[in-house]
Order: sequence, then structure tokens, then C-alpha cells
Amino acid sequence: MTLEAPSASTYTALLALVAQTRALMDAVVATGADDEEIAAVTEELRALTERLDAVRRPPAEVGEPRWLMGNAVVGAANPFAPPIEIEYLPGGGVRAEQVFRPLHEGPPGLVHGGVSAMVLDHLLGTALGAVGRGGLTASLTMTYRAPVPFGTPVVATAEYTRSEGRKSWADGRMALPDGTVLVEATGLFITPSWFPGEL
Ligand SMILES: CCCCCCCCCCCC(=O)SCCNC(=O)CCNC(=O)[C@H](O)C(C)(C)COP(=O)(O)OP(=O)(O)OC[C@H]1O[C@@H](n2cnc3c(N)ncnc32)[C@H](O)[C@@H]1OP(=O)(O)O
Repeated sequence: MTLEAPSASTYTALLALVAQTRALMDAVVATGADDEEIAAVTEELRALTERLDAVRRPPAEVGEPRWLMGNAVVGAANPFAPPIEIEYLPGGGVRAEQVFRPLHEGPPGLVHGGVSAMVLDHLLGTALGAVGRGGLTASLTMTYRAPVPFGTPVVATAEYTRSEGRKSWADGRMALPDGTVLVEATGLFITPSWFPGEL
């Protein structure tokens, strides 16, 4: 069953809910509230959670209008997503500029290496999808050259490199706006037999 795209008004309402939830998550990470206040807020959140949970939708299938809305990197409906906005470059390849937040912390004051890997994994996959070589990550190799800061822009780029049968490779990196490379990634993606021909 194809899950229809949400109406424009539902989409707008959903974006507002997700933005508010992201702000909540940031506030939770940073709060210095006392235990009484934390308990009171927790009770209010429990009630809100029950209201939303009362109406659930089924998960979207690959290629359906909503299929990336729940995605952990770019999902408009996913508060966990930073979210990353991906730009398709005219000469091939993809680019995303992102300011990470304390929510993405690994070592104190720095972005978690797993978050960098998650973002670059997605960017590599998108670069392959852009050339009709969409697939699932079979292996991902990360090289961390310098810490990724939060609170300041970081630029991620990725591009298709080559294919052999159902296997395709892509390279990517995260850098400061001045070009200083912080993290590099190379990934092997495999197009499973059940994948649609073009994504
Ligand atoms: C525009 C919008 C875009 C939008 C794009 C959205 C981007 C999303 C990006 C996010 C990507 C993800 O996170 S994906 C989620 C994380 N990844 C996964 O969950 C994948 C889990 N693994 C699997 O499902 C499977 O293992 C597959 C599909 C990867 C491969 O299974 P398969 O298809 O049965 O492969 P199989 O026949 O065994 O092998 C095919 C060939 O690949 C090789 N091979 C298989 N696995 C590996 C491996 N790990 N490392 C090396 N090589 C391997 C085999 O030796 C063989 O080589 P030869 O004999 O042919 O030489």
C-alpha cells in the first residue's frame, strides 16, 4: 500500500512540531533545572507523548512520497535528524552545510565520531543515488583527521567514484569552510536485487 504524502497543511504543522521537538532535545541536553522542575516537565511530556502515540502511521516503503521523512539524517519528520539539507552539484556530487549542536556531542565540546559517520554515510549513499547507483552500505571506512566542532559551519561533500556490477563506491569528507579537512569517508554500497531501478 502506498502511503500518500502528507497534505501541505499537515506537512507545515509537522515541521513546526519537529522543530519544537529539536529545541526540546537541545534544552534537555543543556538544562540545569532542579529535580522538581525536571519531574514536572517529564509529566507534561508523558501526556504529550501519549497524544501523539494515539495516532500512528505505518512506515513508508522505498520510493514512496514519505520514504525519507523519517530518515535519521535528512528526515523532515525526524527530530533526531540534524537535519542535513543536501544540494546536488551541477558537475555531479553532493554538498551539505551543517552547524552541529551540543545534541551531537561526543568528546566534550566536539561532535561524536558516529554522528560524522552517519552524516557521511548518508551523503555517500545520496551521491550514488544521484547517478542511479542507489544501494545499502556494505562497508564504510572513516579517517578522522581533526575534531569536528559544533556551533560553527561544517561543509560535507561526496561523489561517486566507480562501480563493478551491483557494487559501487563513493568518497566524501567534512571540512571547515576554509577547506581544512576534518573527516574523510569511503564507502562500498551494494544495490540489492529488490531495489527500484532508479531512486
Ligand atoms: C536520490 C535519492 C537518494 C537517497 C539515498 C539515501 C541514502 C541512504 C544512505 C544510507 C545507507 C545506509 O545506511 S544503508 C543501512 C546500512 N546497511 C545495511 O543495512 C546493509 C546490510 N547488508 C545487506 O543488506 C547485504 O549484506 C547487502 C545488500 C549489503 C549485500 O547483500 P547481497 O546483495 O546479498 O550481496 P551478495 O550477493 O552477498 O554480494 C554481492 C557482492 O558484494 C560483495 N560484498 C557483499 N557484502 C560485502 C561487504 N560487506 N564488504 C565487501 N564486499 C561485500 C560480495 O563479495 C559480492 O561480490 P562479487 O562476488 O560480486 O565480486
